[in-house]
Amino acid sequence: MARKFFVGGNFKMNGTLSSIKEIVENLNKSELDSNVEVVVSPPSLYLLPTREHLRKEIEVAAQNVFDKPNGAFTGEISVSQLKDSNITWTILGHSERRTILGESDEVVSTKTKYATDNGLGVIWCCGESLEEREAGNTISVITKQLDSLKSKNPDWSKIVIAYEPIWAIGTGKVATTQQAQDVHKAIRDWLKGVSDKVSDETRILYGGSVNESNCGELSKQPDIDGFLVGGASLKPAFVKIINCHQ
Ligand SMILES: O=C[C@H](O)COP(=O)(O)O
Repeated sequence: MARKFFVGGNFKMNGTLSSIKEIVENLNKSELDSNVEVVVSPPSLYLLPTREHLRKEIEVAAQNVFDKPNGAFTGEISVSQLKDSNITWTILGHSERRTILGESDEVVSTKTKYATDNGLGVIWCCGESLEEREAGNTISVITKQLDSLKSKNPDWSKIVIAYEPIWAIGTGKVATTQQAQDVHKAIRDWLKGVSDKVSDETRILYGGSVNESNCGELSKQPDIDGFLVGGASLKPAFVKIINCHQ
């Protein structure tokens, strides 16, 4: 089956009301490939204004969500609060939350299970460090992350996987098309262990220094179904990445 190409824009902790308004205006006026599913993820403070002003066919994602319905969890945001603002996706397990904020595989997997069970789409991130790659441990690291997720039996139909080699994030050092395809193929093969349907239907995104120059070649790879874009999603060239498939 043909998997719909998917492009996510992760603004991370960047932007102001005026700069994000500019991004929204640029996306609203641009011609976008209707065969591409687009999701943008501003900082939490700007989720609602982004949702209210952005063209409806582009969905909005949080960059994190908690795994309890409500309560005394200072600083956290719940699935129901996101859905209350028509936020339909969240990013989970981003390497910056795993390494800087100490989110374990268990925490990420529990959050993903809770979010998908409660109707939120999840862009679930995985990836290895440069040391792990140089030690030849890339696949074992990602397999461990995937095994943790599988142990929670999430709703795979609500999950998009983002493979983001940590050494390529924000460095300008994009993975080669072969490096990316090799890992995506390994993830696709691992997904067969869940079911053929999950393997066939789950989109696997590449993230890590994607820009308008390298997205075309990467998008031609059989197991690369889209991108999770950081820095370049803050720039007008983000539209070229969305349309790179054309
Ligand atoms: O979530 C996005 C990834 O961390 C990639 O970020 P980047 O495009 O700035 O390298």
